Amino acid sequence: MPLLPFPLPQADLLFDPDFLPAAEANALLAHFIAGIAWEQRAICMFGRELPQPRLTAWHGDPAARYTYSGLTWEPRPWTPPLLGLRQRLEAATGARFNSVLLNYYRDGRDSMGWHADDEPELGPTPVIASLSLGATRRFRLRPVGPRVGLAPSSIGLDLPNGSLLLMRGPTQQCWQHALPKTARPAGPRLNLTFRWVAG
Ligand SMILES: O=C(O)CCC(=O)C(=O)O
Ligand SMILES: [Fe+2]
Repeated sequence: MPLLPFPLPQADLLFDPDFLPAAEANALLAHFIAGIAWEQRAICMFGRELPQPRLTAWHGDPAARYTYSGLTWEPRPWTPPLLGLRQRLEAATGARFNSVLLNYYRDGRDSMGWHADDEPELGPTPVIASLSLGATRRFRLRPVGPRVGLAPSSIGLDLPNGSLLLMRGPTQQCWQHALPKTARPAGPRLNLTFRWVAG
């Protein structure tokens, strides 16, 4: 399927529920779970150091140093499968990417809290290509700032195996997103966000 617009005001979202065929997505899931040097980083919250509720890894060009939640990341080098995905995402989106953040949600207890990918090194209108592998989890978006009238507090979008969500334009300025925990049984899921980080 092609990337199609996902209607959301003051955002620029494109979605393809099956960017990768299921067999290829499954093979990449197994490859990355076994082959990536996963880390559980600490995050500073309310003045305390807590382990992040997921595993992470950062790969990219040497210049793509990145500060995220107060942590600086030195990229690990590209691997052939990551380079192959980068090339296909660049061809599909017309954007360029010099790095990728990998998140590994081991089960439904792993999660990511509300945030926008608005770090200065991403620039004012970043293009972020978010590829999901493995278990379907619900991604949520909520507007930054006060809620208008009866507008829902957040909207949900299920991200299945092999799906691609492209976030562009004002999305990071006007919306936050999260990957909440779920009480339903959930198998492992990986999310790869390809980004351009200014050196
Ligand atoms: O896991 C996801 O779908 C979202 C990941 C995310 O928001 C991020 O890496 O910044
Ligand atoms: Fe994000």
